[in-house]
Amino acid sequence: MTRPQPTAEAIMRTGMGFQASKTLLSAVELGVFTELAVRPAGLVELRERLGLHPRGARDFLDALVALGFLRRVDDVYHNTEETAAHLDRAKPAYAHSGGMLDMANGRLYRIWADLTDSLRTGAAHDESADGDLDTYDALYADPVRLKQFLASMTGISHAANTRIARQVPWKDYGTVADLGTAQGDLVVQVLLANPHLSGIGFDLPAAAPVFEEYAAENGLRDRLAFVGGDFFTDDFPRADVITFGHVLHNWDLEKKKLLLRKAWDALPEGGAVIVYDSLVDDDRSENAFALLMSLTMLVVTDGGFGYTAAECTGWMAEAGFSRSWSEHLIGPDSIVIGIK
Ligand SMILES: C[S@@+](CC[C@H](N)C(=O)[O-])C[C@H]1O[C@@H](n2cnc3c(N)ncnc32)[C@H](O)[C@@H]1O
Repeated sequence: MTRPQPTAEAIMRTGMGFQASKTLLSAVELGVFTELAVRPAGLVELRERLGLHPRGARDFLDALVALGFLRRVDDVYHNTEETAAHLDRAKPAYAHSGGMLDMANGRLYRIWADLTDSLRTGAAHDESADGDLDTYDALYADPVRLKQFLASMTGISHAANTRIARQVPWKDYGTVADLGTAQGDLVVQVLLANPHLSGIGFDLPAAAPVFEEYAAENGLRDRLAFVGGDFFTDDFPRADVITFGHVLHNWDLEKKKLLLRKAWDALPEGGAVIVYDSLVDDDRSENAFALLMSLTMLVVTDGGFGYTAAECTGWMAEAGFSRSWSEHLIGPDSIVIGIK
């Protein structure tokens, strides 16, 4: 199928898209939407409440109006319905949208500036680039970045997690272990929707306090436990279902296959491995989000890359899974399920 070619205008819009992106990210960082949720305001009052210099304030706020993220009525700025719901730090949904944008602003935006170099050298430009620590140890060395990163994972995964909690036939299983669980939103949503299940979140030990706080907030302390460890060197916890959410894309081919083999070893006969990621479409031409996510893996990890459902079912077959298939979840995300 031939698709319409981008017009000259569309080429420029994408080429200059970083301006709109950074304007929105700075607005979240400065708390524009949080302040306007407290009280709509005119230019002078809002500028003072946000601590902005007069030179850029008006253009900044009016750019947000022109981009559709604010409304201005009789010289008073207001949130839109959507920005009020998702980008006000006092609202629960902030964790799912604003949290991701905080991480994009604090981390990915700068790392992506070195994309050209990563394309030439194959080397990442994340926190591990200047030292001996690996990506996660370097990222988690700072407690503020640790919490921001783990919470942002909830942001990027929450919609898919709530789908998985309903789409998979959980009634057939009693236990689930989520490997690389971060804050634990996948296993939390699965347990909330399926009261007969108990679960384990497995991640590097540094993630424990953030996971445990989230499990407690969701009233799941009695059915959900954290296990700290390294999934490459430690045994996997035993469970009927083992899940990997946005984990396989972080690693090179050998490590992806190792994780699937270890899942097979830890599962009982009939148990299931569930992998989910933004899967690249089989023709590698449609799912731009997934392909861009794969480039994010280039700039933030040592060997990670995105993959297609066909590649993943092939690795599952190699690991010993007797059958496997993929299902679309929501937006760019799909799951691949393998049965032992
Ligand atoms: C990209 S995040 C995905 C988080 C979550 N599953 C989701 O979908 O939002 C990858 C997770 O794997 C964890 N991780 C990385 N290396 C690990 C290791 N060697 N052992 C255990 N967990 C690890 C990280 O701490 C992080 O929480």
